[in-house]
Amino acid sequence: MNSAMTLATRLVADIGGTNSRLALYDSARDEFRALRTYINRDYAEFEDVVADWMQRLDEAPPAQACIAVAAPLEGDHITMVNMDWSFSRSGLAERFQLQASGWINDFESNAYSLPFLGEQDRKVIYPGRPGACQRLAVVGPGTGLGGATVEPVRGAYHATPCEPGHMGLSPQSEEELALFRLLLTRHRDIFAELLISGPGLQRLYQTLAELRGEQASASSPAEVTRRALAGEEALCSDALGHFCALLGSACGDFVLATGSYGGLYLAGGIAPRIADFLMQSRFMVRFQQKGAMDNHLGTVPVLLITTPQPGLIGAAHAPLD
Ligand SMILES: Nc1ncnc2c1ncn2[C@@H]1O[C@H](COP(=O)(O)OP(=O)(O)OP(=O)(O)O)[C@@H](O)[C@H]1O
Repeated sequence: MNSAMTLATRLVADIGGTNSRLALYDSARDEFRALRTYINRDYAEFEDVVADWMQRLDEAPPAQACIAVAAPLEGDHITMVNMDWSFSRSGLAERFQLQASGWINDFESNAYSLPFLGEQDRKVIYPGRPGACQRLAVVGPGTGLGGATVEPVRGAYHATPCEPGHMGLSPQSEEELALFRLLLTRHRDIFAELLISGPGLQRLYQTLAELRGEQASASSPAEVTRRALAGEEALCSDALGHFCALLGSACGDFVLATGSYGGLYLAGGIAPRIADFLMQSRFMVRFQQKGAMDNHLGTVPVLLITTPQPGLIGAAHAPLD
């Protein structure tokens, strides 16, 4: 081992579809240092990002790394979904002299962060009455709808990546039924992220406009949200209302299907931006409205992750290979 390297620190990275964030996690001090955010398209390869980060580091390079990546993790070779990057895990470890490394997907890293979030990192939407179950779930609408669970197993946390975005979705009101009927003329089936994601919010808004015979002039999900929060356009408020209601239903189903009665956390870029609206919406009603399981779901705490870098917190605490 290179004597200048240290095992007390770990490179933690979160590679998203647009940005990558890299930092040094110091386990002895429970502290993050040297946090840098990179715009992916400015670099030809992920290795160039790591090289730049290492070069700017003004202390001994870490001998360990945990990297969260929004891409399928099968085999040594990783190919990013919406961009030109591909790299080999072993090649990266060799080039940067990493003695141990861990690779997790972006929602696994969110899940690994949950037991370590402080009060300042999250907002309680519903306190619940937590019982003995220690399994926690995270669901996050963003470009898609990701999710994972985490639980203690023989003294260490273990996360399981899941695919809530591809769960089915069912309507619960007359207007939702009409929306679904219209959507089924264009889509083979209605799965959660078709409607519960950034593009999903836009789709809900446009379909609602069509259903009501109105003009849809908001051209992005962020604009739908902006107009809804400002109370500028009823169509936007109603689309966002449907979005929150459907998110509540999907989260309730996810908790039931995974047995994550210890708590449900909302992650991703959209939820913190609509926090107040979400709390006034039918989100919680729909989360708990599950027939014979109503009372049981009433015990499950629901929280919103507000810290901007849960992925790095998760990568700091995830086990290495
Ligand atoms: N204020 C907003 N309201 C609703 N949707 C938004 C808002 N801002 C961005 N979006 C949409 O959210 C989606 C991006 O989600 P998010 O910010 O969670 O990023 P991601 O691509 O999923 O993750 P990463 O940043 O790690 O690459 C896009 O579809 C975008 O149009």
